[in-house]
Amino acid sequence: MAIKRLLRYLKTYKKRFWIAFAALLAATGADVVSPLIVSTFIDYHLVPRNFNRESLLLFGGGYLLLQFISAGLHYYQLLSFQTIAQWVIRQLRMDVFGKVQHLGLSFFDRIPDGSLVSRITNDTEAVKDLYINVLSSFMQNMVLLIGVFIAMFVLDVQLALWCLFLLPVVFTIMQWYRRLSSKIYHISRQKLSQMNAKLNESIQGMNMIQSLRQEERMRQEFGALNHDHYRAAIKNLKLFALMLRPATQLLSVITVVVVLNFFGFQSFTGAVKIGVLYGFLNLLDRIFEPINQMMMRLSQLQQAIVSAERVFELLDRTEYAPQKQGDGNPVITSGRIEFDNVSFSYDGRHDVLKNISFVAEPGQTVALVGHTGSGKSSIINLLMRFYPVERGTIKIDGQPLNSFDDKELRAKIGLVLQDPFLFVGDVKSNIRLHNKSISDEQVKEAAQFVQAAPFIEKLPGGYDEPVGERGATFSSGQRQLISFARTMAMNPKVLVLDEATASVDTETEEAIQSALEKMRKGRTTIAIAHRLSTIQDADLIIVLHRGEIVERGTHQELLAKQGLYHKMYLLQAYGTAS
Ligand SMILES: Nc1ncnc2c1ncn2[C@@H]1O[C@H](COP(=O)(O)OP(=O)(O)OP(=O)(O)O)[C@@H](O)[C@H]1O
Repeated sequence: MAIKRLLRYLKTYKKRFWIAFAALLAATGADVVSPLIVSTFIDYHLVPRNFNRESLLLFGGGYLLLQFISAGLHYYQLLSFQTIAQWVIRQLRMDVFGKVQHLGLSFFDRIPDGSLVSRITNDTEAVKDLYINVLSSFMQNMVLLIGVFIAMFVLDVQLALWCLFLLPVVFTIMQWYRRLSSKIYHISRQKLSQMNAKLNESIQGMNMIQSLRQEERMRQEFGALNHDHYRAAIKNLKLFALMLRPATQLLSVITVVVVLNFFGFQSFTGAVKIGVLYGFLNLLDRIFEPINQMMMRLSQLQQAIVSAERVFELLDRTEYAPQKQGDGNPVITSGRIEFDNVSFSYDGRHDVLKNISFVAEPGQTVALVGHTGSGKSSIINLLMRFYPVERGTIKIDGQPLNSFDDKELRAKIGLVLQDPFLFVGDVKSNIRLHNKSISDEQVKEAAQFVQAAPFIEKLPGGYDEPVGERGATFSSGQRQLISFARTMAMNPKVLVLDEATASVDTETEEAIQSALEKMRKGRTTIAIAHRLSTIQDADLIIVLHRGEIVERGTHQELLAKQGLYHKMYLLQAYGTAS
């Protein structure tokens, strides 16, 4: 259960928690004793008009001292519970973030970014309320309730027994509310999550949204989600307003009537001390205060539980990125790559790769070509171990892909994507990736090697020029060059390239092409080629069609075959296939 699991997070802070709890008990004790002091004062001093100086001082001073102690203890317990709550949430967020980083790409294919963000931020925030407002408030009020009942028994046993009937009634109302509101909160959280996903989609694709004039449609879709969220909130508000406040109000009225009748009856049969009456009415008031407080917090409790369920659901996901298997620690030394009869499906139903077999000898360049959707990126996804290889084998230097340590694999295989990802920071940190073993000199050498240095040095900040989110202030050609430099700084054994299709000016294009040529030298390269002109010197060209290898050979061999490659080549070179 979510609540049990949430409470388990408190274990680490056990000591502080129990000290805070003890402070809470003591403070509540002081609160409860106060009316007893006043009641005694009324019955034994005020009514019999017995005012001697000592007793006045004793009662007055004692009462004041008690109030001071209570205030100090309340401050301490409040601060402690809030601090513990912040600690727990910090831990929970780190757990969720850490978990998300280890999940495989197959997980991210299915869950929208915005809804993930919503779980890590909004849902953990709602869980925080549980510790800050709900838990401490429930404990405080339960203790107060017990304290008040004890004080009532001290004053009048019979009447206190009468008042006990309140408890089952109150807990039944709470249970009803929880059951009814849980469903509504689930809807509300889900809508919030979808709103975040929509927001994220809108921001990411703002240029396309504006250029395709999709603003109105996006606005409507967001509006519909927003409205559903609002409706869920109103529904819950109605439930809350109907069940909780009026219910306790009614109970309170009934109880006061019962108590006054009781005292009326008592006054016929015997003497009722006026102080006891004062004390009892005061305590009754105090019973409803904690009950009301708990009722008010109930909706927060429910929200926290629903949010916790969503957070734990994420923590329990098992679609991990494929991990190393076996005990050996093979190293990539020459970079021979072998695909043997590999088939693959993303959804377990449709094969997007069928019986793929090829070998890239050390230092060779193998180019993958084919129409869109033919499976080129999927081959790279498997080689990068982003998805598990379930049928067939992929070997590097004769060792199965899954026998390599993640660190070895990532250090020796350099991936350059069509749309390179730049991190927030500066140019230097984007090349070095915070790897301290790469010196400033090496950063510059890498930039010079890929011919990125001339443009970087022209930037106002040079290598320290700031990079904003996704490198939006750099052109696509510049981003490519920086990402090349990053790959070269790693000095990988194997290069995996997804050739850029973005059109850049001729000068940058030349810089990119000659950089790529230099990078490929002495390294095994698997390259997705969209422009056939760039891979004519490849050692092996693999032509894919609907997930199958339909042709293979060098540029000249394939042209001579007059097959699919020949057609594609003519189409690109002369704009006609015949
Ligand atoms: N993450 C994914 N989840 C499910 N199906 C996918 C995923 N990525 C690709 N596919 C499907 O797999 C098939 C092969 O896609 P792939 O991206 O490998 O093609 P490609 O040859 O690289 O295409 P392009 O040249 O357009 O990049 C396509 O039918 C595509 O719809």
